[in-house]
Amino acid sequence: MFKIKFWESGVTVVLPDGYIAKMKSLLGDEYEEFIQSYDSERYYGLRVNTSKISVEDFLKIFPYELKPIPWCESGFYYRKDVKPGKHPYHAAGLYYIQEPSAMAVVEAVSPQPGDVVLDISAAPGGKTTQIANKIGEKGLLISNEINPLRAKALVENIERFGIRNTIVLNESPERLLNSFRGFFDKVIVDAPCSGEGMFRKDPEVCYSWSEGMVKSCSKTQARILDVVFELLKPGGLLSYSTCTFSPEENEQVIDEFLKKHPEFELIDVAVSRFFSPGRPDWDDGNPELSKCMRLWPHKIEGEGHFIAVLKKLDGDDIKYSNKKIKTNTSKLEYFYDFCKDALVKPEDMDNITIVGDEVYMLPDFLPNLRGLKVLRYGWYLGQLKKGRFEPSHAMALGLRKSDVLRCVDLKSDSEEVLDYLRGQAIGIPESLYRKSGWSLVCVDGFPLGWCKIAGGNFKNHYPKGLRINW
Ligand SMILES: C[S@@+](CC[C@H](N)C(=O)[O-])C[C@H]1O[C@@H](n2cnc3c(N)ncnc32)[C@H](O)[C@@H]1O
Repeated sequence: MFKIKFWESGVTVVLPDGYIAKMKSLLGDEYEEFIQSYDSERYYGLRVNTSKISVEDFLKIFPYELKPIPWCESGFYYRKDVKPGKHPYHAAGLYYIQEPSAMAVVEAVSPQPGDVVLDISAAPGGKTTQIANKIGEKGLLISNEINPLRAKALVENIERFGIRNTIVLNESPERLLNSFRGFFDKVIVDAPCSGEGMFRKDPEVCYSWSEGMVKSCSKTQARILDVVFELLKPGGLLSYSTCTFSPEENEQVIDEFLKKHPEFELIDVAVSRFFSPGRPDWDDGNPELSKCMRLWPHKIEGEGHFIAVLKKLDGDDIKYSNKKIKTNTSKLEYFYDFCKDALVKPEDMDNITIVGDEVYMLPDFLPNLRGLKVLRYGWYLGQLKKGRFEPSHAMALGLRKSDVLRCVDLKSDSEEVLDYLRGQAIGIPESLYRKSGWSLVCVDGFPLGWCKIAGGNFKNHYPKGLRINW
C-alpha cells in the first residue's frame, strides 16, 4: 500500500494498487526515484499575461518572490504560502495560475503572431490564454470546450485576460468538421486523460483512477485525433498532450495515429531539451516515438505530462473567405453613444456587430460558424437594453487605462481595491466629482471593471458572480 500526503489539505490518500504495480513494472530501476517524488510537495506556477504587461514590468510590481520556469519565459514558480489568486492583479488578468509542466505544451507547438489556432479541449483556459498571448491581435484562436459548465469557466478566464480575437465554441470535435476542414495552422489537443501525473496535485484524481478509465480515455483520445487531423492545413502542426503516464494514453495513441495517417510525422521541438524522450519500448519499438516528450516529477520541477508535436506533410489546400454577420446598424446607435461618452478614440471601435442583443467586435477574419454553439464571437462589448447600451466586464478587461476618458485608479495594497472587488461603494477622486457616466476602475493602471459615477456618487458594477468575500 502506498500513501501520499497532500501538503495543502493534510489529507492522506492511498494510491491505487493497480497503478503502483504498473509503474513498478514500467520503470524498473527508476521506480524508486519516481515513487520518492511523492514525498515532495508539488510545484506552484503562474504565467504572466504578456498581452497586458511585459514580464520585466510585471517582476517590478509583483510583491512576492518568483523563480523562472526554465521552459516558459513568462512562467514562474511561486512559494506555496503565497496566494496569487487573492491578489487584485489576478482579478485584473495580469497572470494565470498554472501548473508549471502544463506550460510546456504551448511552448512546444510555439504558435506565432498571426497564426490561426484551434484549442479543441480548452477549459478552463490554461493553454488558450497562453496561445492568445503568442498569436497576438492579428491571429485567430478558436477555443472549444465540449462540457458546457467548464466552457463557462473558459469564457471567464478568456475575458479576465482581456483577449479580443477568440471565438469560443461549446461543441464536440466531430461537429467542427463541417466548418473548419484544413483551416488551422495549429491544433492543440490537450486530451481528457486518467490524470496519473496530477495525483500529487489533486486527491480527487487518485480516487477516480481505474484501469478501465485508462482504457476508455485512450479510446476517446484516438477518436479526437481521428477528427482533428482533417482540420489542419498542409504543413500545420498538431500538438497532443496528456497529464498521465500510461503508455496506452500516450505513445500507443500516437503510434496508432501515425499508422493510420502516414501524412503526419513526429517532429523534434526546441523545448524537448528540458524533458525526457518518449518510450518506444512501451509500444512496438517504433524509434520515432522517442521524439515525444515525457515530463517526470522525479526529473523536473513540475508534475507528470506527455507531449507530442506532429506535422501534417500533405493535404488539400482549402481557401476560406471572411464571413460577414448582417447587423442592424440603427440598433448600434446606443453603443456608439456610449463610445463617444466613455472612450478617447471612439472611432477605433470598428468591425462591430450585434448578435441577439449582444454587441461584439469581431476578429479580422470570421469563419462560417453556422450551426455551431457559439459562446463568444470575439470581443464581447456589452448588451443593448431598452434605450441604452450596458458595457460588459469583458469590455473593461480588454481596454487599457489610456483608452477611457474617466478612470478611478486604485492602489493594489489599498483597502479600497478590495472594497471594489467586494462590490462595495468607494470614494471617487476629486477630478471626477463633477463628471458622470461609465468609468473604468483600475488597479495600478490595469482595468478591473466598471463603475458608474453621478453627482459625486459611485455605483459599483463589478460582476456579482466574481465578487470576493474576504
Ligand atoms: C486536460 S482538460 C483541458 C485543460 C485545458 N486545455 C487547459 O489548459 O486549461 C481536458 C478537457 O477535455 C474535455 N473533454 C472531455 N471529453 C472530451 C471529448 N470527447 N472531446 C473533446 N474534449 C473532451 C474536458 O471537458 C476537459 O475540459
